[in-house]
Formats: sequence, C-alpha cells, structure tokens
Amino acid sequence: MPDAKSTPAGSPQGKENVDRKVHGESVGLPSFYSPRSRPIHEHDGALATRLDRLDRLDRDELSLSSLALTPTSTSASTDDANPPLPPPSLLSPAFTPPATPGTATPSPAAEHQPHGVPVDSSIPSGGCGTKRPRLLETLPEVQCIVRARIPTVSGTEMFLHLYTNNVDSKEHLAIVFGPHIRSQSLDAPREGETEMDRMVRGAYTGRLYPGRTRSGMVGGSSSVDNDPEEVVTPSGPPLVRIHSECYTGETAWSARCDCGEQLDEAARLMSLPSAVNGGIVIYLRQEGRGIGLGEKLKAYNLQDLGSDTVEANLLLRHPADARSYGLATAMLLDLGQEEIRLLTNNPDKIRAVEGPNREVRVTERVAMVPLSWKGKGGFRSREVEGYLKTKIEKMGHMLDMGGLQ
Ligand SMILES: Nc1nc2c(ncn2[C@@H]2O[C@H](COP(=O)(O)OP(=O)(O)OP(=O)(O)O)[C@@H](O)[C@H]2O)c(=O)[nH]1
Repeated sequence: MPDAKSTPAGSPQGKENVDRKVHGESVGLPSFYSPRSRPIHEHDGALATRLDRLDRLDRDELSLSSLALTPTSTSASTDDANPPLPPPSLLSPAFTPPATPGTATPSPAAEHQPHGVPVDSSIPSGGCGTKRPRLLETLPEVQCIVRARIPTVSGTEMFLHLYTNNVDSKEHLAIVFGPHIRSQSLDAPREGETEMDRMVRGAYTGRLYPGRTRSGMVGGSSSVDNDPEEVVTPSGPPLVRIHSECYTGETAWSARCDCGEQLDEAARLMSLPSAVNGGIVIYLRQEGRGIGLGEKLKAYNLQDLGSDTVEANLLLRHPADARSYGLATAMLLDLGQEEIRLLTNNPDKIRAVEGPNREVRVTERVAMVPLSWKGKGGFRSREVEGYLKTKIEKMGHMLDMGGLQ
C-alpha cells in the first residue's frame, strides 16, 4: 500500500484508493493510512463468506434480546385526524419492579463521583441479570489505525482511536481519557515506516509540537520516561462506557432517547479530576441497536403509530436488540484493559462485553441515571419516558422506575 510520502491524501490516486480493497480488507481507508503491522485476513476469499455469515448472525445468534414478544399496541382504533391526548405520564407505580442494587438515584453527595455496585457475572446473584447472550466463540481481530489528541470544549483532552477489524468495514472508535491508556496495535512498529509516519498515525509519546522529529517510541513499546504526564500508575480499573451510535440522539437533538445525554455524561465522569484510572468510551457503529438509521426511522414512525420501541423493531422483522459487543471486548483488550467498571443499566451488555471466555471482567456496574431524574438538568419528554419504560419492563434494564414521574 502506498504510504504518506508516495500518495498524498488529496491526490487523485489517494481519492481513488479510498474505496479500494486493501490487502483483502474492505476497509475503505484513504491511502495515507499506514500499513497494518500484520495482515488480519489470511484468505481474502473467505472474507465475503464470513461477512455474509456474520450479517446473518447479527440478526439471530448475536441478538441479545430476541424477546418473543407479540406486538400488541399497533391496532389502536383511534381516528388518525383526532389522536388521543397522551396521558400526563405513561407510567404507573404498579410497574415498579423490586429494588435492584445500583438502580436508585444517587444521593446528592454522590453526584460528582460515579459510584458503582460490584458485579460478578459468574454467579446468578452477581447483579447481571439471568439471561445469557449468545456470543461468537472467538473474538474479532481489531487494529487501531490512527490516534489523535482532541482538546474538548470542556477543557479536558482525550485521544480518539480509530479501529478497523476483520468482521465489518466500519470505523469503530475508542475515546480514551488518560494518557496512560495505550493501544498495543497502534504502538506496534509497522514495516518500513519512518518516525514521521509514526507520529502522523499517533504512535508517539507525550505531545506533538512543531518541529518534533522523534516519536519517543523505542522498539515498539512506548518510552514514557520523557513525559511525566504518562507515568500514571492506575489504582484500579478504568470507567468504561460501551456506546452504540445514535445519529438522532447525538446529532439531531432527538428527545426520543437519552443517547446524547448518556454520551455527554460518560465523558464528564471520565474527565473528573478524581477519574485517575482513566476512562474509555467504546463507540460502536451499530446505529439503532444494530438495525441501521433507515430502519430506526421506520421504527420511530411505528412508535408514533402506537408501538413501543421493542414492538416496532419486531414489526419490522428485526430482533429487539440486534447488537453485539465482541468488537468492544477486543478493543478493550487492545487498550490493555482486562478489568473495567462499566457504565450501563443493561445487564446483557455486561455479559456480552466480557467475551466468550470472560476475556474482560466487569468488576463494577455504574448506573446511568437520566439527569432529569436526579434534578440535574437533562430533559423530559413523553417519548423518552416510553423509551425508558420499555427498557425497564421488556429489556430488563436495571433502573428504578420511580424516577419516571
Ligand atoms: N431500534 C431502535 N433503536 C433505538 C431507539 N432509540 C435509540 N436506539 C438506539 O439504541 C442505542 C443506544 O442504546 P444504549 O444507549 O447503548 O443503551 P442500552 O444498551 O440499551 O443500555 P445502557 O448502557 O444502559 O444505556 C443506539 O444505537 C440508538 O440508536 C429506538 O427507538 N429503536
């Protein structure tokens, strides 16, 4: 593959390379990406078959919550021109499930500190629900292709890591808070690369500055002794959020879900001075719980016609949740994390991210309580109440329904 020197990003050849298969991978990456340190695919021919199989698996075997629910509420006989006024709240205390550890709204004293509850998925009473998601036997292979420092509007800096993998052609991301968390696949030397190549793909220690000529990496491992900032000895696992892409909630200001708020809150918690063990948001491109944006928009129309979020998916012949988390597990391992504190209310996610052989262990679950339930801003809407209610009632989310008024 041509490197940065021979094929500039803006050149016609660079553009042409964007959609070209490289080493058998449909990575769709521009030509200025550095070569992989090792080929992920040994046999190009097997890839299409594998992707096809995984595509099908996504809908069956990888489905975390293929609930056998029969859609019920789509047959509303109301006149389209005169829809009934929504009730003040969709929720009744009668639905409140028994208290589950970690579901309560945290006390004001705890508001600046993400407090979690210990979990252990290996025992039934471990706080991870009872369902066992079906997982692939082996984890996907991932490689961090490039990393860059991102100063954020809150003043905190983070490092954005872009990954490719051997199961799909999407660019999954890890948003890393804490300079001590490093990607092994990024730091590994690549054949024929120069020091400038290494710095351009983000495999350097410390900070870049105009005129810098050395990456600060020796023999594939980071020599962090030249940057005291990176000499951090974590005293425990980092805080991790596994976030699934949500264009509507993160970009289009949707009040149908709390995805945008959750992403912001995860970043805020990971930026706290007390977050000395660092934090990672694994940002997976599985829009709409894996069904894609187009199908999610259809689901929204079905929701406006009376279905809840699960029923709408089923009516469209999708599983209630078509996501998988093997890529997240593999990315966490690449970032050197075998134990994590996970920000979630979703018990399926805990088990799934641990991997088929518990390659990663979730030691603690930190609840994601909507900000408005805590009286800390956020927003309320009829739609988000329905969304959260369905998560609690049908998808086993560990949230205290009492937060819904
Ligand atoms: N199909 C479908 N997907 C939705 C809907 N609303 C949000 N989503 C998607 O749901 C995903 C967000 O789920 P998460 O925030 O990871 O929530 P979760 O796994 O259910 O649980 P938490 O970790 O507790 O937040 C994103 O991919 C959204 O695009 C909906 O109405 N229908």
